[in-house]
Amino acid sequence: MSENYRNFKENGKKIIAVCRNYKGLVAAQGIQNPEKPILFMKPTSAYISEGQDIKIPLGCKLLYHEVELGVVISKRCSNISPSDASDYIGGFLLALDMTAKDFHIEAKEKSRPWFLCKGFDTSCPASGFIDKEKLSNYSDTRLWLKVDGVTKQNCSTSDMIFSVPEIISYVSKYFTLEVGDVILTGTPAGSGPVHAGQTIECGLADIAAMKFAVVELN
Ligand SMILES: O=C([O-])CC(=O)C(=O)O
Ligand SMILES: [Mg+2]
Repeated sequence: MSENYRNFKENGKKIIAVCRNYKGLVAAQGIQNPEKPILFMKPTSAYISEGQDIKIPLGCKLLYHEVELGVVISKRCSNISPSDASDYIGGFLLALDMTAKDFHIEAKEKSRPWFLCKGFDTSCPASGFIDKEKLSNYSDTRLWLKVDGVTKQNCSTSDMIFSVPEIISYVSKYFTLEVGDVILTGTPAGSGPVHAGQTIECGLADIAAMKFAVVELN
């Protein structure tokens, strides 16, 4: 009962994601570091687990992979300080923030919300729960991703602009965080296209790894 957060895919109410949170990514795009975390949300219906496929959403012609470290919230909280944030971390997960890039580009050009391009069914492939004791060095751990065996993303979480405690604190000033909620901490450089028939494999140091096939909708 008290450890409901371990089953975050069933019990969590929201997935809050940070974007442009890696120095290398921001530099590669020639843009300034954001002065505060940039947030968006994915519905929990976006979760899939290993064994399920990533389905290209209706009408999408350009699907992008983004490997990310996720944080699972263990206790309801709001307005907490960065120094208290670790008390509310239940554990971690490895996740993909799948993005319909063509929809994303259009949304940005037309100043429209990101809900569709980031929140469609299967847009959040996620590992199982990772105990926080297993990932005590979460602020300097390797995140990697391969498409059909070719490395596309490979970076340390030490390259984050806003740290995990800073992100939790910032988010909690605007949203009450609940048991099992997940915060995705942004993707490092190297996000790129994937096509139907390809396989995405990703991992978090030697602690977690997962594999997903990309398929057409039907
Ligand atoms: O897709 C994007 O442009 C932003 C994003 O989610 C990230 O940086 O993780
Ligand atoms: Mg992302």
